[in-house]
Amino acid sequence: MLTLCGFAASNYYNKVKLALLEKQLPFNEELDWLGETDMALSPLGKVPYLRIDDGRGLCESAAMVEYVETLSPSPALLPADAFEAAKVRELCVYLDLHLELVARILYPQAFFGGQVSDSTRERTLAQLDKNVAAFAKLARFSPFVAGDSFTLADCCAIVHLPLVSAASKIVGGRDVLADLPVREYLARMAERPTVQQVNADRKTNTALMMSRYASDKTPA
Ligand SMILES: N[C@@H](CCC(=O)N[C@@H](CS)C(=O)NCC(=O)O)C(=O)O
Repeated sequence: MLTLCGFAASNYYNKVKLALLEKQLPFNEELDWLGETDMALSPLGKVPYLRIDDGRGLCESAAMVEYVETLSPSPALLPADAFEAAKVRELCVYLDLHLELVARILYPQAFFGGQVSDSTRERTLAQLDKNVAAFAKLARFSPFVAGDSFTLADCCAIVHLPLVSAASKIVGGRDVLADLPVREYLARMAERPTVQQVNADRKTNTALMMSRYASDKTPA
């Protein structure tokens, strides 16, 4: 049995959880906060990671969802055609690397009470504008992000796009995704039971994370 390790407030955790739920594979969840992770399985201390069996494990969400995809043929989260599958992977890289990882620079101020400098804010928003314009040339939203079927790219888009929107809005005063049909897309995706489960668990875990964070900051 697979065990998904990490915490459900994490977008990367939820990317993998969504793939597991969509594939209808049985799995356990192990709550590991940052600083409590198994460094043998995730040497950078990041979440999520998968505990497989015999002490084996796997980190990096992109490798994890590829592994999950190989475990069961149906429903396929990658097209059978090699080129179309590569196009889905291309979108995943855009979402993980060119949107989420750039927006992440704004998270300390957007979500955790920190501050980013004016120059960092402006540089990050400019990079996001450039990357969103490029992403817009690849994304379909018709009705799924890569086209007519649910794929691994939706597992990335559903968990990352809300954070990119929120971070740019909170820190920069404008949603860098406002010109794309992201709200309609996310509303459509939220009709799926798997997405509803991920979102419900995310809300519960985020509340728990915030209460831990608040009590950590309370002077003794
Ligand atoms: N490239 C990693 C990114 C995972 C990631 O950044 N996870 C965050 C939580 S959402 C984390 O572990 N942050 C702590 C850290 O970077 O040390 C993946 O795709 O799994």
